[in-house]
Amino acid sequence: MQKHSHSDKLEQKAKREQKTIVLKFGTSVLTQGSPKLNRPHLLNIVRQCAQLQQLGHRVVIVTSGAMAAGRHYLNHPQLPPTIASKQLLAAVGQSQLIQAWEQLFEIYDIYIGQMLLTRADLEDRERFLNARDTLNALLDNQIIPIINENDAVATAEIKVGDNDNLSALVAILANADQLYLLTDQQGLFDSDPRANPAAKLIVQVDKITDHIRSIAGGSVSGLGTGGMSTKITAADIATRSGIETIIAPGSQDNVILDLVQDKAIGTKFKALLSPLQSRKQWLFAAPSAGTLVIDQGAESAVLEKYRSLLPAGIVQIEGRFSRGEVVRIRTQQGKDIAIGVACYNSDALELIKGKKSADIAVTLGYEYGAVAIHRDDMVILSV
Ligand SMILES: Nc1ncnc2c1ncn2[C@@H]1O[C@H](COP(=O)(O)OP(=O)(O)O)[C@@H](O)[C@H]1O
Ligand SMILES: N[C@@H](CCC(=O)OP(=O)(O)O)C(=O)O
Repeated sequence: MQKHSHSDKLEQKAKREQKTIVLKFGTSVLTQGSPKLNRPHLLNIVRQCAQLQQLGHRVVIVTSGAMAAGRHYLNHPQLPPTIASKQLLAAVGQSQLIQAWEQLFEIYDIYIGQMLLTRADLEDRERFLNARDTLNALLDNQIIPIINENDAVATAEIKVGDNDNLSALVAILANADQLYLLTDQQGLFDSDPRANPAAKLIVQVDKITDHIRSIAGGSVSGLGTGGMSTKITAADIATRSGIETIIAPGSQDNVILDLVQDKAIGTKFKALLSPLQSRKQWLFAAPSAGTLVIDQGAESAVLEKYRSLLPAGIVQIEGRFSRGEVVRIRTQQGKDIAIGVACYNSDALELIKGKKSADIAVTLGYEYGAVAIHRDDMVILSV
């Protein structure tokens, strides 16, 4: 249906050289099984992340541990077993947690940026784009995003609920190549190794079957949320989006540096399709909410140079749509050449069409960046 263009190949090549990696650290790793954050181990992780950045990779951290840190900081208070108590611990602990990351990254002259997300931020298309813009702005400036669920305010309805699933959604947000779920076990075993010392490590999972789901149990340490079971759901979400996922031992020496060199550690879940295929699948499945008619210059920028579509090249807007909805890109001869996600709603595009990107902010009084449709959110239709 769609052609595999030269630009697709260029994009894939660039991706291989510079990976975007989401690293998820469970409470079990960050505390090393103790009741408090283990700063020497955090430093170990930070050293490896600094090295990944030196190698040109884009690093995103999803960190658990806020509740454990809060409980320790408040000296293990007796609290009623309510959601409000957990939120209290998270509110206190998150500040402890982020301070620890900040101080340790400072040793390597690396800035960090905190992002606290909920399911609502990731499911709504507009909020998704806003969160993605922030994440990309941090990464473009070599600032490491440190992400956790916004436990202090999130209610059950809008929560992801566990950081394994959160990290899979973050990996999609970051358009990541790989997701590492770092935990207190070597990987996924054929039964819980805490209960069965003879359990065997599964080195690779090509497809997540009901059998795989059935061998993944919960967390018994009292530290983690979800155990292996949520890691399997996370791997399922990520691999369906073209993101290879590895469950690996977060306390093993140099584990992160070894994983990035593709050493065989832990349990690898192969991506079911390429990120590009996944994006195409998603865009083709989404209903089209409108059409942008573009001029000749924009047509050649989109088709031949695989550039983003700028407002300057838009001559007409058809339909009413919100930021984040999928629209068609049409030539003045009436030919649909691409589809993509609109960065601005139709009313805003009506005002900025034909204008230079530098004029967006003055025209609208705000801006969501220079482009009308980003190339990462666009697929070319076969012509
Ligand atoms: N099949 C399995 N293989 C490995 N670990 C398992 C399995 N089933 C259950 N587990 C449990 O999952 C735990 C890891 O999950 P969890 O405690 O939530 O850690 P984290 O804080 O890293 O998310 C392990 O300590 C282990 O007891
Ligand atoms: N958001 C929570 C962690 C939730 C969670 O999934 O924990 P874990 O299973 O240790 O990764 C916190 O910061 O305490």
